Amino acid sequence: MQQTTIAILGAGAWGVALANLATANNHDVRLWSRRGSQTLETVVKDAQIVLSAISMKGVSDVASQIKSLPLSPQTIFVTATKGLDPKTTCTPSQIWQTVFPHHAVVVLSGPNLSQEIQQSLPAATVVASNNRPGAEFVQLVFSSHCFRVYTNPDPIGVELGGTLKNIIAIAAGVCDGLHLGTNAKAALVTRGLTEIIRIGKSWGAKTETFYGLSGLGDLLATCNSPLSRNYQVGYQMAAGKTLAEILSHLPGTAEGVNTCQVLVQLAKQQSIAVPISEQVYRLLQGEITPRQALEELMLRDIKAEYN
Ligand SMILES: NC(=O)C1=CN([C@@H]2O[C@H](COP(=O)(O)OP(=O)(O)OC[C@H]3O[C@@H](n4cnc5c(N)ncnc54)[C@H](OP(=O)(O)O)[C@@H]3O)[C@@H](O)[C@H]2O)C=CC1
Ligand SMILES: O=C(CO)COP(=O)(O)O
Repeated sequence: MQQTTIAILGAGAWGVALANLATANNHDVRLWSRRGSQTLETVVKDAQIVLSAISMKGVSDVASQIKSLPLSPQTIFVTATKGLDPKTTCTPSQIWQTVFPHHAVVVLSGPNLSQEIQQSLPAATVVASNNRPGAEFVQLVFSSHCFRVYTNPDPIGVELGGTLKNIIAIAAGVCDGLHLGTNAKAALVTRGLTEIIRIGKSWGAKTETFYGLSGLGDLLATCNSPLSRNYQVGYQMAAGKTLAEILSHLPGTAEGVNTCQVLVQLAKQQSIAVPISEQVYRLLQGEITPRQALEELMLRDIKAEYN
Protein backbone atom coordinates (compact mmCIF):
# COMPACT_ATOMS: atom_id res chain seq x y z
CA MET A 1 0.00 0.00 0.00
CA GLN A 2 0.95 3.66 -0.32
CA GLN A 3 2.85 5.34 2.48
CA THR A 4 0.44 6.77 5.08
CA THR A 5 1.11 9.65 7.47
CA ILE A 6 0.27 8.56 11.01
CA ALA A 7 0.30 10.65 14.18
CA ILE A 8 0.63 8.48 17.26
CA LEU A 9 -0.36 10.20 20.50
CA GLY A 10 1.22 8.84 23.67
CA ALA A 11 4.81 7.65 23.71
CA GLY A 12 4.27 5.06 26.42
CA ALA A 13 4.75 1.30 26.05
CA TRP A 14 1.82 0.83 23.66
CA GLY A 15 2.26 4.01 21.61
CA VAL A 16 5.90 3.16 20.92
CA ALA A 17 5.10 -0.46 20.00
CA LEU A 18 2.38 0.66 17.55
CA ALA A 19 4.71 3.31 16.11
CA ASN A 20 7.32 0.61 15.49
CA LEU A 21 4.78 -1.63 13.74
CA ALA A 22 3.75 1.20 11.40
CA THR A 23 7.37 2.26 10.79
CA ALA A 24 8.28 -1.32 9.90
CA ASN A 25 5.55 -1.12 7.22
CA ASN A 26 7.31 1.99 5.80
CA HIS A 27 4.71 4.53 6.91
CA ASP A 28 5.53 8.10 7.90
CA VAL A 29 5.10 7.97 11.68
CA ARG A 30 5.14 10.93 14.06
CA LEU A 31 5.07 10.19 17.76
CA TRP A 32 3.68 12.79 20.19
CA SER A 33 3.92 12.94 23.95
CA ARG A 34 3.25 15.85 26.28
CA ARG A 35 6.91 15.60 27.36
CA GLY A 36 8.24 15.66 23.79
CA SER A 37 9.56 18.64 21.84
CA GLN A 38 7.02 18.55 18.95
CA THR A 39 3.70 20.36 19.27
CA LEU A 40 0.39 18.55 18.81
CA GLU A 41 -0.32 20.85 15.88
CA THR A 42 2.84 19.81 14.01
CA VAL A 43 2.24 16.13 14.67
CA VAL A 44 -1.40 15.97 13.53
CA LYS A 45 -0.95 18.31 10.54
CA ASP A 46 -1.83 16.41 7.32
CA ALA A 47 -2.04 13.11 9.24
CA GLN A 48 -4.29 10.54 7.54
CA ILE A 49 -4.52 8.61 10.79
CA VAL A 50 -4.42 10.02 14.33
CA LEU A 51 -3.94 7.09 16.72
CA SER A 52 -4.33 7.64 20.45
CA ALA A 53 -2.44 5.36 22.85
CA ILE A 54 -2.83 7.77 25.74
CA SER A 55 -3.87 6.55 29.19
CA MET A 56 -7.57 7.05 29.90
CA LYS A 57 -6.94 10.01 32.20
CA GLY A 58 -5.51 12.10 29.32
CA VAL A 59 -7.92 11.23 26.48
CA SER A 60 -10.59 13.91 26.95
CA ASP A 61 -8.08 16.68 27.37
CA VAL A 62 -5.98 15.73 24.32
CA ALA A 63 -9.10 15.26 22.16
CA SER A 64 -10.28 18.79 23.05
CA GLN A 65 -6.84 20.21 22.25
CA ILE A 66 -6.93 18.62 18.78
CA LYS A 67 -10.45 19.95 18.17
CA SER A 68 -9.05 23.47 17.74
CA LEU A 69 -6.37 22.35 15.22
CA PRO A 70 -6.67 22.21 11.43
CA LEU A 71 -7.36 18.62 10.25
CA SER A 72 -8.33 17.04 6.96
CA PRO A 73 -12.01 15.90 7.03
CA GLN A 74 -10.73 12.48 5.91
CA THR A 75 -8.54 11.97 8.98
CA ILE A 76 -9.32 8.66 10.69
CA PHE A 77 -9.09 8.50 14.49
CA VAL A 78 -7.90 5.24 15.99
CA THR A 79 -8.19 4.62 19.72
CA ALA A 80 -6.02 2.01 21.46
CA THR A 81 -6.79 3.08 25.04
CA LYS A 82 -8.44 0.48 27.30
CA GLY A 83 -10.38 2.38 29.96
CA LEU A 84 -13.57 4.18 31.01
CA ASP A 85 -13.70 7.90 31.72
CA PRO A 86 -14.47 8.46 35.42
CA LYS A 87 -16.21 11.80 34.78
CA THR A 88 -18.55 10.78 31.97
CA THR A 89 -18.28 6.94 32.14
CA CYS A 90 -17.73 7.08 28.35
CA THR A 91 -15.39 4.75 26.49
CA PRO A 92 -12.45 6.38 24.65
CA SER A 93 -14.10 5.87 21.24
CA GLN A 94 -17.25 7.59 22.48
CA ILE A 95 -15.12 10.54 23.55
CA TRP A 96 -13.32 10.75 20.17
CA GLN A 97 -16.59 10.37 18.25
CA THR A 98 -18.31 13.08 20.32
CA VAL A 99 -15.46 15.53 19.73
CA PHE A 100 -15.12 14.55 16.02
CA PRO A 101 -18.65 13.55 14.94
CA HIS A 102 -17.87 13.72 11.20
CA HIS A 103 -14.70 11.60 11.29
CA ALA A 104 -14.31 7.82 11.20
CA VAL A 105 -13.34 6.44 14.61
CA VAL A 106 -11.75 2.98 14.79
CA VAL A 107 -11.12 0.93 17.96
CA LEU A 108 -7.92 -1.14 18.00
CA SER A 109 -7.88 -3.83 20.69
CA GLY A 110 -6.69 -7.39 21.20
CA PRO A 111 -4.32 -9.62 23.16
CA ASN A 112 -1.34 -7.32 22.63
CA LEU A 113 1.18 -7.28 25.46
CA SER A 114 3.47 -4.54 24.18
CA GLN A 115 6.72 -6.17 25.30
CA GLU A 116 6.01 -9.21 23.11
CA ILE A 117 5.05 -7.00 20.16
CA GLN A 118 8.34 -5.12 20.61
CA GLN A 119 10.16 -8.44 20.22
CA SER A 120 8.28 -9.03 16.92
CA LEU A 121 6.60 -12.12 18.37
CA PRO A 122 3.46 -13.07 16.41
CA ALA A 123 0.23 -11.44 17.56
CA ALA A 124 -3.28 -10.64 16.32
CA THR A 125 -5.59 -7.73 16.97
CA VAL A 126 -8.97 -6.31 15.95
CA VAL A 127 -9.89 -2.98 14.36
CA ALA A 128 -13.57 -2.19 14.81
CA SER A 129 -15.69 0.64 13.51
CA ASN A 130 -19.11 1.61 12.24
CA ASN A 131 -17.12 2.98 9.30
CA ARG A 132 -16.05 -0.14 7.41
CA PRO A 133 -13.69 1.54 4.89
CA GLY A 134 -11.99 3.29 7.83
CA ALA A 135 -11.40 -0.01 9.65
CA GLU A 136 -10.17 -1.70 6.46
CA PHE A 137 -7.70 1.12 5.83
CA VAL A 138 -6.29 0.83 9.37
CA GLN A 139 -6.12 -2.96 8.91
CA LEU A 140 -3.91 -2.52 5.84
CA VAL A 141 -1.68 0.03 7.53
CA PHE A 142 -0.81 -2.17 10.52
CA SER A 143 -0.94 -5.72 9.09
CA SER A 144 2.39 -7.48 8.78
CA HIS A 145 3.96 -10.94 8.93
CA CYS A 146 4.06 -10.67 12.73
CA PHE A 147 0.90 -8.64 13.40
CA ARG A 148 -2.36 -10.03 12.02
CA VAL A 149 -5.21 -7.50 12.02
CA TYR A 150 -8.89 -8.49 11.77
CA THR A 151 -11.82 -6.12 11.17
CA ASN A 152 -15.01 -6.19 13.24
CA PRO A 153 -18.26 -4.16 12.93
CA ASP A 154 -18.91 -3.96 16.71
CA PRO A 155 -16.70 -1.15 18.08
CA ILE A 156 -18.36 -0.95 21.50
CA GLY A 157 -18.01 -4.72 21.98
CA VAL A 158 -14.35 -4.72 20.94
CA GLU A 159 -13.63 -1.75 23.17
CA LEU A 160 -15.43 -3.18 26.21
CA GLY A 161 -13.74 -6.58 25.75
CA GLY A 162 -10.31 -4.93 26.00
CA THR A 163 -11.34 -2.61 28.80
CA LEU A 164 -13.27 -4.89 31.15
CA LYS A 165 -10.81 -7.77 30.98
CA ASN A 166 -8.38 -5.60 32.96
CA ILE A 167 -10.57 -6.01 36.06
CA ILE A 168 -10.59 -9.79 35.61
CA ALA A 169 -6.80 -9.71 35.07
CA ILE A 170 -6.42 -8.11 38.52
CA ALA A 171 -8.55 -10.93 39.98
CA ALA A 172 -6.47 -13.53 38.07
CA GLY A 173 -3.29 -12.05 39.54
CA VAL A 174 -4.80 -12.46 43.02
CA CYS A 175 -5.79 -16.05 42.18
CA ASP A 176 -2.23 -16.93 41.12
CA GLY A 177 -0.68 -14.95 43.97
CA LEU A 178 -2.72 -17.00 46.44
CA HIS A 179 -1.74 -20.23 44.60
CA LEU A 180 -5.37 -21.27 44.20
CA GLY A 181 -4.65 -23.66 41.34
CA THR A 182 -5.67 -24.20 37.73
CA ASN A 183 -9.32 -25.09 38.42
CA ALA A 184 -9.85 -21.86 40.33
CA LYS A 185 -8.24 -19.81 37.57
CA ALA A 186 -10.35 -21.47 34.88
CA ALA A 187 -13.52 -20.84 36.91
CA LEU A 188 -12.57 -17.22 37.56
CA VAL A 189 -11.73 -16.36 33.95
CA THR A 190 -14.85 -18.13 32.62
CA ARG A 191 -17.17 -16.44 35.09
CA GLY A 192 -15.30 -13.20 34.39
CA LEU A 193 -16.18 -13.57 30.72
CA THR A 194 -19.85 -14.16 31.67
CA GLU A 195 -19.74 -10.94 33.69
CA ILE A 196 -18.18 -9.01 30.79
CA ILE A 197 -20.83 -10.35 28.40
CA ARG A 198 -23.63 -9.40 30.80
CA ILE A 199 -22.41 -5.80 30.92
CA GLY A 200 -21.54 -5.66 27.23
CA LYS A 201 -24.96 -6.88 26.12
CA SER A 202 -26.75 -4.34 28.26
CA TRP A 203 -24.57 -1.60 26.73
CA GLY A 204 -25.44 -2.69 23.18
CA ALA A 205 -22.48 -4.92 22.28
CA LYS A 206 -22.83 -8.26 20.46
CA THR A 207 -22.25 -11.38 22.56
CA GLU A 208 -20.12 -13.05 19.85
CA THR A 209 -17.60 -10.19 19.98
CA PHE A 210 -16.59 -11.22 23.51
CA TYR A 211 -15.66 -14.72 22.30
CA GLY A 212 -13.17 -13.11 19.92
CA LEU A 213 -9.69 -11.65 20.24
CA SER A 214 -10.61 -8.55 22.20
CA GLY A 215 -12.66 -10.48 24.78
CA LEU A 216 -11.64 -14.07 25.40
CA GLY A 217 -8.34 -13.51 23.58
CA ASP A 218 -7.26 -10.62 25.76
CA LEU A 219 -8.49 -12.41 28.89
CA LEU A 220 -6.24 -15.36 28.05
CA ALA A 221 -3.25 -13.06 27.51
CA THR A 222 -3.56 -10.77 30.51
CA CYS A 223 -4.89 -13.30 33.02
CA ASN A 224 -1.92 -15.57 32.36
CA SER A 225 1.02 -13.24 31.89
CA PRO A 226 3.23 -11.53 34.45
CA LEU A 227 3.84 -8.94 31.69
CA SER A 228 0.33 -7.59 32.31
CA ARG A 229 0.39 -4.65 34.71
CA ASN A 230 -3.19 -5.38 35.79
CA TYR A 231 -2.28 -8.99 36.60
CA GLN A 232 0.73 -7.65 38.54
CA VAL A 233 -1.53 -5.44 40.66
CA GLY A 234 -3.56 -8.48 41.76
CA TYR A 235 -0.53 -10.74 42.17
CA GLN A 236 1.26 -8.27 44.39
CA MET A 237 -1.87 -7.53 46.45
CA ALA A 238 -2.06 -11.26 47.16
CA ALA A 239 1.50 -10.97 48.50
CA GLY A 240 0.28 -8.37 50.98
CA LYS A 241 1.44 -5.15 49.31
CA THR A 242 -0.81 -2.10 49.36
CA LEU A 243 -2.21 -0.68 46.14
CA ALA A 244 -0.24 2.56 46.63
CA GLU A 245 3.03 0.61 47.03
CA ILE A 246 2.34 -1.45 43.91
CA LEU A 247 1.37 1.51 41.72
CA SER A 248 4.43 3.48 42.77
CA HIS A 249 6.69 0.78 41.26
CA LEU A 250 4.54 -0.37 38.35
CA PRO A 251 6.03 0.19 34.88
CA GLY A 252 3.19 2.10 33.19
CA THR A 253 -0.56 2.24 33.54
CA ALA A 254 -2.88 -0.39 35.08
CA GLU A 255 -6.21 0.89 33.73
CA GLY A 256 -8.20 -1.82 35.54
CA VAL A 257 -7.87 0.07 38.83
CA ASN A 258 -9.91 3.07 37.62
CA THR A 259 -12.07 1.03 35.27
CA CYS A 260 -13.23 -1.10 38.20
CA GLN A 261 -14.42 1.94 40.11
CA VAL A 262 -16.38 3.30 37.12
CA LEU A 263 -17.83 -0.09 36.25
CA VAL A 264 -19.02 -0.97 39.75
CA GLN A 265 -20.73 2.41 40.05
CA LEU A 266 -22.46 2.02 36.66
CA ALA A 267 -23.44 -1.60 37.29
CA LYS A 268 -25.05 -0.57 40.59
CA GLN A 269 -27.03 2.22 38.91
CA GLN A 270 -28.20 -0.18 36.20
CA SER A 271 -28.75 -3.19 38.52
CA ILE A 272 -26.32 -5.42 36.62
CA ALA A 273 -24.71 -8.19 38.70
CA VAL A 274 -20.91 -7.93 38.63
CA PRO A 275 -19.81 -10.09 41.59
CA ILE A 276 -16.14 -10.47 40.58
CA SER A 277 -15.68 -6.77 39.79
CA GLU A 278 -17.38 -5.92 43.08
CA GLN A 279 -14.85 -7.98 45.05
CA VAL A 280 -11.95 -6.51 43.04
CA TYR A 281 -13.31 -3.06 43.85
CA ARG A 282 -13.54 -3.76 47.59
CA LEU A 283 -10.04 -5.23 47.55
CA LEU A 284 -8.61 -2.18 45.73
CA GLN A 285 -10.39 0.08 48.23
CA GLY A 286 -8.67 -1.78 51.08
CA GLU A 287 -12.04 -2.91 52.49
CA ILE A 288 -11.25 -6.64 52.35
CA THR A 289 -8.24 -8.95 52.04
CA PRO A 290 -7.63 -11.20 49.02
CA ARG A 291 -8.71 -14.25 51.10
CA GLN A 292 -11.95 -12.50 52.13
CA ALA A 293 -12.65 -11.65 48.47
CA LEU A 294 -12.24 -15.33 47.60
CA GLU A 295 -14.58 -16.40 50.41
CA GLU A 296 -17.22 -13.87 49.36
CA LEU A 297 -17.18 -15.27 45.82
CA MET A 298 -17.23 -18.92 46.86
CA LEU A 299 -20.03 -18.47 49.40
CA ARG A 300 -22.47 -16.60 47.15
CA ASP A 301 -25.94 -18.16 46.81
CA ILE A 302 -25.83 -21.17 44.52
CA LYS A 303 -27.51 -20.56 41.17
CA ALA A 304 -27.92 -21.72 37.56
CA GLU A 305 -24.88 -21.22 35.31
CA TYR A 306 -26.91 -19.06 32.89
CA ASN A 307 -30.01 -17.05 33.70
N1 LIG B 1 1.17 -1.68 27.13
C1 LIG B 1 0.37 -2.55 26.59
O1 LIG B 1 0.72 -3.73 26.48
C2 LIG B 1 -0.97 -2.14 26.09
C3 LIG B 1 -1.61 -1.01 26.54
N2 LIG B 1 -2.86 -0.69 26.09
C4 LIG B 1 -3.55 0.51 26.57
O2 LIG B 1 -2.90 1.66 26.03
C5 LIG B 1 -2.99 2.74 26.94
C6 LIG B 1 -1.59 3.25 27.23
O3 LIG B 1 -0.89 2.18 27.82
P1 LIG B 1 0.70 2.19 27.95
O4 LIG B 1 1.33 2.81 26.76
O5 LIG B 1 1.08 0.83 28.31
O6 LIG B 1 0.85 3.15 29.22
P2 LIG B 1 2.10 4.00 29.61
O7 LIG B 1 1.87 4.35 31.04
O8 LIG B 1 3.36 3.34 29.22
O9 LIG B 1 1.94 5.33 28.72
C7 LIG B 1 0.85 6.18 28.87
C8 LIG B 1 0.95 7.30 27.88
O10 LIG B 1 -0.16 8.17 28.09
C9 LIG B 1 0.32 9.50 28.27
N3 LIG B 1 -0.52 10.28 29.16
C10 LIG B 1 -0.96 9.97 30.39
N4 LIG B 1 -1.72 10.95 30.89
C11 LIG B 1 -1.74 11.92 29.95
C12 LIG B 1 -2.34 13.21 29.88
N5 LIG B 1 -3.08 13.68 30.89
N6 LIG B 1 -2.15 13.94 28.76
C13 LIG B 1 -1.41 13.47 27.76
N7 LIG B 1 -0.80 12.27 27.76
C14 LIG B 1 -0.98 11.50 28.86
C15 LIG B 1 1.68 9.31 28.89
O11 LIG B 1 2.44 10.49 28.73
P3 LIG B 1 3.73 10.78 29.63
O12 LIG B 1 4.76 9.81 29.15
O13 LIG B 1 4.01 12.18 29.33
O14 LIG B 1 3.30 10.50 31.05
C16 LIG B 1 2.21 8.15 28.06
O15 LIG B 1 2.65 8.58 26.81
C17 LIG B 1 -3.72 2.20 28.18
O16 LIG B 1 -5.07 2.53 28.08
C18 LIG B 1 -3.53 0.69 28.08
O17 LIG B 1 -4.56 -0.03 28.70
C19 LIG B 1 -3.47 -1.44 25.16
C20 LIG B 1 -2.87 -2.57 24.65
C21 LIG B 1 -1.58 -2.99 25.08
O1 LIG C 1 -4.03 -4.81 27.34
C1 LIG C 1 -2.96 -5.36 27.40
C2 LIG C 1 -2.62 -6.53 26.58
O2 LIG C 1 -3.58 -6.80 25.63
C3 LIG C 1 -1.94 -4.87 28.35
O3 LIG C 1 -2.29 -5.32 29.61
P1 LIG C 1 -1.81 -4.51 30.90
O4 LIG C 1 -2.32 -3.10 30.72
O5 LIG C 1 -2.44 -5.24 32.03
O6 LIG C 1 -0.32 -4.57 30.92
